[in-house]
Amino acid sequence: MATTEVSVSPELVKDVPRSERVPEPSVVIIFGASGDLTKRKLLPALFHLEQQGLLPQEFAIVGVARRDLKSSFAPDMRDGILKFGGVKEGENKLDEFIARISYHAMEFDNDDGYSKLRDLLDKIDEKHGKKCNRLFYLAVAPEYFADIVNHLGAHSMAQPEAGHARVIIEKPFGHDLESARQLNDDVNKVFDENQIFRIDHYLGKETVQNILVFRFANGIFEPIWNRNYIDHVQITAAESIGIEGRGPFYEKAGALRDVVQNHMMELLSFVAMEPPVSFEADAVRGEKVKVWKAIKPIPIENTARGQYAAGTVDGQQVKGYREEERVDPQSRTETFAAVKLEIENWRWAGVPFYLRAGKRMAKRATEITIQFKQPPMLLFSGASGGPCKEIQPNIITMRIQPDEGISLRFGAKFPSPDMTVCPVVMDFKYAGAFGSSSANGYERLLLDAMLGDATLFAHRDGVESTWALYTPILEKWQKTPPSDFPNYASGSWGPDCANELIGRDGRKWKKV
Ligand SMILES: NC(=O)C1=CN([C@@H]2O[C@H](COP(=O)(O)OP(=O)(O)OC[C@H]3O[C@@H](n4cnc5c(N)ncnc54)[C@H](OP(=O)(O)O)[C@@H]3O)[C@@H](O)[C@H]2O)C=CC1
Ligand SMILES: O=C1O[C@H](COP(=O)(O)O)[C@@H](O)[C@H](O)[C@H]1O
Repeated sequence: MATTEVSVSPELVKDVPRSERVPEPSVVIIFGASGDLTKRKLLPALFHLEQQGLLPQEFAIVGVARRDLKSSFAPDMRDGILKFGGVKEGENKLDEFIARISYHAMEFDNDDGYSKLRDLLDKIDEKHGKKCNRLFYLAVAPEYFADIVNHLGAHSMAQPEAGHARVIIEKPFGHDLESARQLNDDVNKVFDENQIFRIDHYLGKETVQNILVFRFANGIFEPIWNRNYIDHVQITAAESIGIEGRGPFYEKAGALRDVVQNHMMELLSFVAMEPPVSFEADAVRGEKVKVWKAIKPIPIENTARGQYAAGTVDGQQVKGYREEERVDPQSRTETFAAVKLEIENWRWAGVPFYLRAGKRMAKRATEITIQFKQPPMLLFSGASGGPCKEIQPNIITMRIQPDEGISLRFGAKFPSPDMTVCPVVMDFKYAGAFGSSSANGYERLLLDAMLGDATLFAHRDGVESTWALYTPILEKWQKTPPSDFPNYASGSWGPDCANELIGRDGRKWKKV
């Protein structure tokens, strides 16, 4: 298929400052500081903010975890920034940034640990000569969320006399509707809703925010963004990686809880929501919740699940899920999930949304495809043939990652004496147009949380409404364990049942 790339003149974007939003003096306190997330994502993201001059002069990071890491913590984080942050040794500001890091060892249930943490934070304020805002980041297993929040409240760290206290809570936010409600109640007892930042890093991705820009800043797309023109929507979140040593976590989670209930529902809400009156947190979050609440209860036959067997991914032989470390050899946990959703509102009635997510798929690709209805083809009957077998519908594809961009497929006349229509593609690529885009959402979200901007964070209503949709499915899956697991080979596109799910409607998953 012929492709034309859409580009932006480099002069246009060369010296554009990325942002001028610098937070007030702040301390970021990371619980779970010796963990995977902190090293791979959080510290590199904070350093990128430092490099862009987006951190305040008075800024510090306090890592909190169980092990007594003493002086090895800061050097370890330095290694992480070099390894995972795409940063080179000797890069400007690196040592200055590392000097802002300190470490506090404690058990999460130890009162004395919290008293000492408060003393440490007071000392940091003294050093800076002012009360700094405090951002507590809970990068810990979900069972600790409520306990840590309680202790912060009991030790007067939720409401310091001056400066703001805010808390970022990692996903998964609960494991079903009831536990999400309970967690919301627990956290709301200590922090006000405007202090709580429930993070979903997909919302920090440039390409995800660009869905709103694409829809609402361009006059040509929004008028056709509805049931009159759109045939159906597909959202794919395919990962080539497996569970990466996170056996105990994944055994309890599975694909539906891990990515569908949160990341994929966020993507869906941006595709389907009505224009908000502004980009203020309440306006955006309110429109998202309306979409989720308009989704019809999902019948079990509109779902499919799978688990990967051994296979070949990127030329490497990999083991099956049941052979992974710390996974039950008889595990029934799904590593793939697909659903068909129907949004019962004026814009979307009758337009199915098909979602699929899986680990150990043929390649890593998160994409949204909007397939349009075809016009009457009377004029072209018998006109296709030649190099193009049949006339294809228009498709807009939003590539969330990798190779971030957006493409539009349309029909063009194939040069010949006949009226032959061939599909061609106009393609916008972030990398070509703007230089590389920051695909790691944590950078933007950490900055927003320090600024107190909750637009890109989940609200209490939001998490509860997505759990309300998926809890009945999880319960039914639990009651009827799959008899065919593992049912897809690593390196494939998932189980047959997912093809049957979309095939029943006479459609196919789009090749990504
Ligand atoms: N890793 C990832 O890519 C992603 C993770 N998340 C979420 O982020 C959170 C953290 O994940 P991850 O970093 O992978 O987890 P890890 O298991 O790698 O890290 C857990 C951290 O918690 C600390 N810890 C555990 N128990 C205690 C305790 N009783 N007292 C004090 N410290 C304790 C550990 O300290 P010590 O080492 O000293 O034992 C460690 O620092 C989870 O909620 C996860 O779902 C979300 C998206 C992606
Ligand atoms: O939250 C999670 O997300 C990652 C995928 O994130 P991405 O930014 O790499 O797309 C997923 O691998 C992990 O299982 C899940 O917990």
